[in-house]
Amino acid sequence: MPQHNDFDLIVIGGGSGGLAGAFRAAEHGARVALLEPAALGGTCVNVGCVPKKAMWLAAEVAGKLRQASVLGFDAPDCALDWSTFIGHRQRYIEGIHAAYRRRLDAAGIALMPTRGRLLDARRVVTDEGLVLSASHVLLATGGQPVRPDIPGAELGGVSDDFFTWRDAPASVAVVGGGYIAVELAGVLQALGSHVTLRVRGQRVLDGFDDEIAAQLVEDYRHLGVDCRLSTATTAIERVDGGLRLRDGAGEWSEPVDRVLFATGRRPNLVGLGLDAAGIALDARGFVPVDAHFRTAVDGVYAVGDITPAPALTPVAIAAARRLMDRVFGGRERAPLALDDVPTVVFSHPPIGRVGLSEAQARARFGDDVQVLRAGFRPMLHALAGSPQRSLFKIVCTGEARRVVGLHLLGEAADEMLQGFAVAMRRGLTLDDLHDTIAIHPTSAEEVVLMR
Ligand SMILES: Cc1cc2nc3c(=O)[nH]c(=O)nc-3n(C[C@H](O)[C@H](O)[C@H](O)COP(=O)(O)OP(=O)(O)OC[C@H]3O[C@@H](n4cnc5c(N)ncnc54)[C@H](O)[C@@H]3O)c2cc1C
Ligand SMILES: NC(=O)c1ccc[n+]([C@@H]2O[C@H](COP(=O)([O-])OP(=O)(O)OC[C@H]3O[C@@H](n4cnc5c(N)ncnc54)[C@H](O)[C@@H]3O)[C@@H](O)[C@H]2O)c1
Repeated sequence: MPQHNDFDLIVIGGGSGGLAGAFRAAEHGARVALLEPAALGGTCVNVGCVPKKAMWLAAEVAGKLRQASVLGFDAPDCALDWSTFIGHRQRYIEGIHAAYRRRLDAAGIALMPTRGRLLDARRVVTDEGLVLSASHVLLATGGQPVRPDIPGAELGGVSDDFFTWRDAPASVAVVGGGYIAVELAGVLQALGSHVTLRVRGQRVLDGFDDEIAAQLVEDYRHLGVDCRLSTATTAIERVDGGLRLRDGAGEWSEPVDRVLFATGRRPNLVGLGLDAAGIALDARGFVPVDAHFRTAVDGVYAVGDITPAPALTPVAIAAARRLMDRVFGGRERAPLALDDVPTVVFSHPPIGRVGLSEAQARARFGDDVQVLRAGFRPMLHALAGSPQRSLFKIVCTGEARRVVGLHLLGEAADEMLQGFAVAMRRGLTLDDLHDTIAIHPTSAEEVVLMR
């Protein structure tokens, strides 16, 4: 087999984590090979954060247009021309691809459009049979959506399919209750579909604050989403008029035009040669790593959605950069703090969350927990007579009333959260918030005015 031994680092996977690791290692002078058989940017750029956010923005515009006519604007009832919008969306994504290619060239990183498989801890073979060797290997192969194992599952699509859709179906059943289910249900409803959200459990967004999750369901119902909680989906079949879904009690739904599964994701590890390198998976099927994202095998590292860390792009990027600073930059950096990762659900309205939910705080600190909440109608919704409500919550603990959780459901929560997340990392207390002068009239002022 042909051999190529000129690299310090081989990166397998050119998504969020792999690209960040390759660029940072090259900045430190490492000779880097990056293997990516598909589009640069991985899930986030091609079938995740970026096209999702574009659709969310379109949905926000649709919501504003609806409010505009209520408020007295001569705004006609206009539907989105998906082809035009998708043209803009994909052009934006192509711009990101081009920027990555330019940066890879400039950094002298060898991009190989192929899959990689570990032969051992130092050698990787490509689909074409070229063997590469390096003293370090970074695994960053991400994940893919899973369909549940039920009869008729092949009749439904997954999030990757959603990004190929060219119109809004008249009716759609979204199965799942996590980030993707909630986000895509909101987008489709705003863009004109009649959406049924079928959630197996009693609530949406496990791990988020209970009251915030309940308020979102209420807001979604006002928008017209038919939220069915405690509704398992056990089969799908094609009938006259579309697809129907069976629940746990054996009842069939009314037919819908399309079904979208948002029932979780699984790491891309098949055919990666982990056995050959001596890497075993954990009980949930992830690659186990230590606090510095080192696997059990010296010189082999893993970041992103193949690890148990939160499956978020900034987490994959931060992990990869820190790792490369240690390995090639000689910089001893503290482990990545994964307790207070800020995150936003791009629902309508969005949810921002950093730190512990009320239930998590009570489980950790017992009675020593204080909760403040503000429920209100944002001004634009009040003016337009819309019943949509915002809910903000602060969770604090201890004599100093340190803020350990901040939960924002409402307009602009997505843009509000980042600054508060910085303050929380610096030990924000309730007194700090109360000492800060409010910005009036905004929704954000509710955070410093909460008593
Ligand atoms: C619909 C959706 C919306 C999302 N929205 C957000 C959001 O708003 N904010 C957020 O922070 N996160 C979001 N995420 C999560 C985010 O996209 C992921 O956490 C992130 O992309 C993970 O990065 P990664 O580097 O682990 O993997 P990926 O970005 O998935 O990249 C992995 C790459 O590895 C390649 N690959 C696989 N096997 C091989 C192999 N054997 N050899 C070579 N290459 C290989 C793949 O082709 C892929 O390009 C979203 C995800 C989805 C699905
Ligand atoms: N805004 C963001 O940052 C963002 C957006 C999308 C995704 N993500 C990341 O991607 C990850 C994956 O998202 P996801 O929504 O696919 O997964 P998830 O784990 O968040 O949610 C999966 C949902 O599917 C349900 N489910 C699983 N099997 C089912 C079945 N057989 N029938 C019915 N329901 C079933 C689960 O109960 C859960 O509600 C997220 O956890 C998140 O880390 C982030």
